[in-house]
Amino acid sequence: MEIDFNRIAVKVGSNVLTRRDGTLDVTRMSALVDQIAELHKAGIEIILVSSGAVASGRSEVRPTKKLDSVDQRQLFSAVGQAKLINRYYELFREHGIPVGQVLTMKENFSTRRHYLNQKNCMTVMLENGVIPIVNENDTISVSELMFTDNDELSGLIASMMDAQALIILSNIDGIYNGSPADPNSQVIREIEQGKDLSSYIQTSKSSFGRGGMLTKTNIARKVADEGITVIIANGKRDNILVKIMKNEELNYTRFIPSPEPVSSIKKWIAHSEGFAKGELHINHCATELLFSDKAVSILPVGITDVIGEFEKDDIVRIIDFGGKPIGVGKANCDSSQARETMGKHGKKPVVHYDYLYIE
Ligand SMILES: Nc1ncnc2c1ncn2[C@@H]1O[C@H](COP(=O)(O)OP(=O)(O)O)[C@@H](O)[C@H]1O
Ligand SMILES: N[C@@H](CCC(=O)OP(=O)(O)O)C(=O)O
Repeated sequence: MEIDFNRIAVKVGSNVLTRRDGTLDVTRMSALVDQIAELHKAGIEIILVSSGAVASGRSEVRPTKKLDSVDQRQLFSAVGQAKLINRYYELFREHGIPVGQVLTMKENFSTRRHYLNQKNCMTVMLENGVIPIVNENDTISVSELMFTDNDELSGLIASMMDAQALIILSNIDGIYNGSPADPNSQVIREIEQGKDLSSYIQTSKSSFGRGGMLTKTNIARKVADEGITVIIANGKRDNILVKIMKNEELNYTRFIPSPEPVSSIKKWIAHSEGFAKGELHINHCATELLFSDKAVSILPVGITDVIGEFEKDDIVRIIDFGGKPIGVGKANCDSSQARETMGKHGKKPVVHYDYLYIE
């Protein structure tokens, strides 16, 4: 087998794992497990991010009264996750491979400490030959606490675990340069950095999916910018994972990764925008410097405004002179100290370069 990667994250979408009637497609699961087992035996460390809890629970219970969408999700995921992980456990056991369940939620990525605890948990699993099977803890993460979908979660996991590749399996061959229903549309095979795909993506999503192709694309770009190869491929195609790893000629979309590796802490910061407690507005000169090749920190002299209340080490959003968010960073002081020194020369950085991620 031609292997370029030692560690990969594989995300399996709800639609890959469920039949049209919403029941769990055990034949498909089994085929995917066989492929993952083959890669595992070839020495590749794999983290599996699997959807399917809600979809597989839906067919198991008949609610006695009409439930709202939150109750439905909680009920179906509680029942469905047990069924899902049980199936995986049995299927991997046939290959002699132990698996472990990791249920997580957005909040668990918000502090560096929680982040590192999770990372440690999965690292120790991989070191012991255990395949982590990750899903969102749908029973308690509701509304604004939720990930957009498991694509977002898989991006965070791939980044956190320093995976070399993230393979997102959906029910479609890749990103088409038009409507996937149009016979003239073709799968875009490679996507370079900075390419705008918005005109290609339809807002439709598959029947059991949550986010759609737009979130998949946004996450894929962000992760690829961190130096991780991202592939969007069809999980319903035979032996797809093994074929991708063998570099076989296939229809799928590959996001070309940035050649410059991003440090572990910067990766965490890059995905932390949603937890930002405040904003640092910077002037024209500071904006230009941030986009130059130089490694620059955010100094008080370049700051024109400090919005919100934050503590030292909180995440803050960086806003350019035109009001556009351009990145995120970890604050080196609290908001009142930042206000005190704002506009002054010769003061310590408010965000040090090592803790700054510019998009
Ligand atoms: N340009 C495009 N290329 C491919 N798929 C697209 C495009 N625009 C919209 N889609 C839709 O995105 C869907 C996949 O996203 P999603 O429903 O979130 O899947 P999953 O559940 O696997 O995460 C496809 O089934 C397709 O209907
Ligand atoms: N955590 C949910 C996943 C929902 C979801 O986002 O699915 P997907 O559209 O496949 O990324 C479940 O297991 O049902």
